[in-house]
Amino acid sequence: MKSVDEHSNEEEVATSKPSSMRLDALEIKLHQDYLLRSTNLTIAAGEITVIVGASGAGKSVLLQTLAGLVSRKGDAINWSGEIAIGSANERSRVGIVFQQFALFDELSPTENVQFAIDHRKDKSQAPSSTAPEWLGLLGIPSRTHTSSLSGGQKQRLAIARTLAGDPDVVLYDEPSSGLDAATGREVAKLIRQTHDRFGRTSVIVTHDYETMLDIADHVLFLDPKTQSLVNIPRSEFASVANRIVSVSRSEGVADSAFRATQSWGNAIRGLVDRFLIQLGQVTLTAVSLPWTLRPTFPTIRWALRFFLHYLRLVGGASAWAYLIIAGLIVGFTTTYFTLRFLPFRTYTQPLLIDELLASIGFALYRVLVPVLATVLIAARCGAAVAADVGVKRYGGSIDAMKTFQATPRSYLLVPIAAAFLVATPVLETLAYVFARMISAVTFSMMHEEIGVHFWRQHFDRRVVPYGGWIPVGFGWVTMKNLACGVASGVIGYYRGLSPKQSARDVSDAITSTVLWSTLCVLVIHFAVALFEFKSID
Ligand SMILES: Nc1ncnc2c1ncn2[C@@H]1O[C@H](COP(=O)(O)OP(=O)(O)OP(=O)(O)O)[C@@H](O)[C@H]1O
Repeated sequence: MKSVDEHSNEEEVATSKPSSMRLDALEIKLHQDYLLRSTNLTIAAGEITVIVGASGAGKSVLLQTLAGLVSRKGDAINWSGEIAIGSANERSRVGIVFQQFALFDELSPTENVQFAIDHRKDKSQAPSSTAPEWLGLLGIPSRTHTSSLSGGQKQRLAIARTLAGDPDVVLYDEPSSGLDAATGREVAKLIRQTHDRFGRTSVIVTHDYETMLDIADHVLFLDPKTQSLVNIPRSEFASVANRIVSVSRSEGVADSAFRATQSWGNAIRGLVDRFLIQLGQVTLTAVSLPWTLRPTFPTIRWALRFFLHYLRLVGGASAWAYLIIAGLIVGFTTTYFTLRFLPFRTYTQPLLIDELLASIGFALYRVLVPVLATVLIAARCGAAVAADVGVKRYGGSIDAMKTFQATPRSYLLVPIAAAFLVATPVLETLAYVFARMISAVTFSMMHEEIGVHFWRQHFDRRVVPYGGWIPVGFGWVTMKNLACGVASGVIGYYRGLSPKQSARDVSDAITSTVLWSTLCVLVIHFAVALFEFKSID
């Protein structure tokens, strides 16, 4: 396939008729401050509109609102009015090339584009190009890992991925930010070339007006004084530089919001509110899980891809090492210290040893290993999930998924819950197998004269009586494992998914996941124990 540069000299090969974007009474507020007052305008179909404005004017918020990524009533930002694309009865799609690219790092460059192709707007139509063709077209290496691509290559991949999703409108967020002047001009040229080749409606927000004005068909100035989008005619493009003055946004709002959190009463109320909201979210998720679990993946391949990613994260090699060591510690300590510190050992041991072994076997199987294993899984695996989802949230990949109509619940929460459902019982069983093994070894070393056969006969007596196969209480143990695993996954997911403004927010999400998920696991064990052991003599 020819590169975009070669195509630029040929006739246009736009695949479908471009759509305009209409803003009706669009109004955006940051707390009580207007970023944009009631705005009615149409963004021209098939042309490049550049929205310029000073740093802090609200360009990125506007772009995210146009992309459908901002809820109407958010904590800080809310908006009203309508954003319409094309004719009213058409299904429309907005693609966005994010400032930080928001690529899916765990996928290869080819898979990044394949994801977009598989989630393209109209799946009844054959895709215009294959993933390798897209990479060839934009000059992106296919064998380099996505996270190892250069800044320019990531930018190209982000553009290829957005276009491969077949959007009606392509939004570019500060495409030249962080690039030197020459590379910025190259990016601008690339946008113009891909725009001419694919004929979409393009909107670029930037404060780098010098680079982007060259490729603009229209320029809108986001005026922070009037909070409106002012159309700048071509003859006045040169005046843009004079209009851009840095915005110092209403400190009053930020300050009062900040001060509000400083009084103890408000801080405690805020904490309780947050706790209740999170509790509500977790409960709602648990109740709606069967509905969420319905398959929404376009192909089984993506369901498997995400499931395997989380299965590796939750049940990977380091988790095995953790659980094996935990099993060895708890198996050894319960066996050795119970027998070693028996009061009047010489007299009592011959009388009690068989009962003691049965109790150790029972306690390890029904309580000690399940509690220890699920607490460790909650801490290690919950934290791993919170980190994974948190980085996706902070890096913008979750927003990128949403632009392909891939909802985080289906693509992250379901695979996470499934991974915990599979991995928790396996890891807990692993810990139990090693606890059991070390108990046998410890007993044999302490009582060579009695032998391991005696140990086996009594250790399993309360767990698998009468030589049966299924342990008594298997249902309870499995239920506790599954409940603790899913709760840890859900907590990790929600903590990771909460808004992230900085890397510190990601680390806070990891810490709070460890706290909440271990606490939740202990509560589950306590609550289940009230019923589980009611009828045991
Ligand atoms: N999620 C958010 N929560 C609270 N405030 C926000 C949020 N996102 C943006 N803001 C605030 O909204 C204002 C506009 O931010 P925005 O990022 O849109 O500016 P911008 O014009 O894109 O600036 P720049 O060119 O520097 O990126 C800023 O004061 C910013 O602090």
